Amino acid sequence: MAMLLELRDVSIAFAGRADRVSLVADRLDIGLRAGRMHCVSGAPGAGKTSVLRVAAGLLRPTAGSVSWNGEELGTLSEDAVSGRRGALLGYVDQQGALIDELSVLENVLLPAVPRRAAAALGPRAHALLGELGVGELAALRPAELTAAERTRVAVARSLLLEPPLLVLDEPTAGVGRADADELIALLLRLRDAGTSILVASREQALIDAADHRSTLG
Ligand SMILES: Nc1ncnc2c1ncn2[C@@H]1O[C@H](COP(=O)(O)OP(=O)(O)OP(=O)(O)O)[C@@H](O)[C@H]1O
Repeated sequence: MAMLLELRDVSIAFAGRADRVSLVADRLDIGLRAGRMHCVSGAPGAGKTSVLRVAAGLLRPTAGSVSWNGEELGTLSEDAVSGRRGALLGYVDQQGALIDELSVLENVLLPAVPRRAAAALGPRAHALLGELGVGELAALRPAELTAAERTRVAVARSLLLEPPLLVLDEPTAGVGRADADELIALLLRLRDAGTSILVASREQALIDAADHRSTLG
């Protein structure tokens, strides 16, 4: 069976200052099956976010290929990649990227808006917030939440449309020890329930908890 996500021989280079090229990933291979967690680690600036963006089809690699369910993204149009991305993955970026003007519940329902499914998915959004331990925060604004709570809300939002793959960029950054441990336990529960997880992190407990790992730099 094809891998849910596969990066093969992926290199990512950016044009740097003074005509220098910086290589942030060098012939990287990642293969992710259902119910597995892969952690990408590395020092600040090593290229973790860039690898996640390439895996999520948001950035084309300089060399190598990315496939989703055996389908190589390089053979698809941008529109086709966008369409498949919506069904394949939920992306939780570094700051959680919640919209301040909306309530927590409205933020969680955002992925349903283009599908005109927000009303129908209201009960699921409430249930997800409850499962993630932030059910009582539904009516608050993101600014009223702690960093760990914002991450939980962003995870709830990424799970709304039941994607098989969750991509998270440093979910425990800026979060205290106890909250970080709870977030890691939460990710392990999601993985054990069958969700595949690609996570960037420098948190040793999360690196250790992953089934597979890549270190950049
Ligand atoms: N679009 C871009 N154009 C040019 N350089 C970029 C671009 N995106 C990232 N970079 C550079 O690539 C390097 C890796 O950045 P990236 O954000 O992927 O690293 P990171 O490991 O996620 O960092 P952090 O731990 O600080 O979040 C950095 O030097 C960054 O400045």
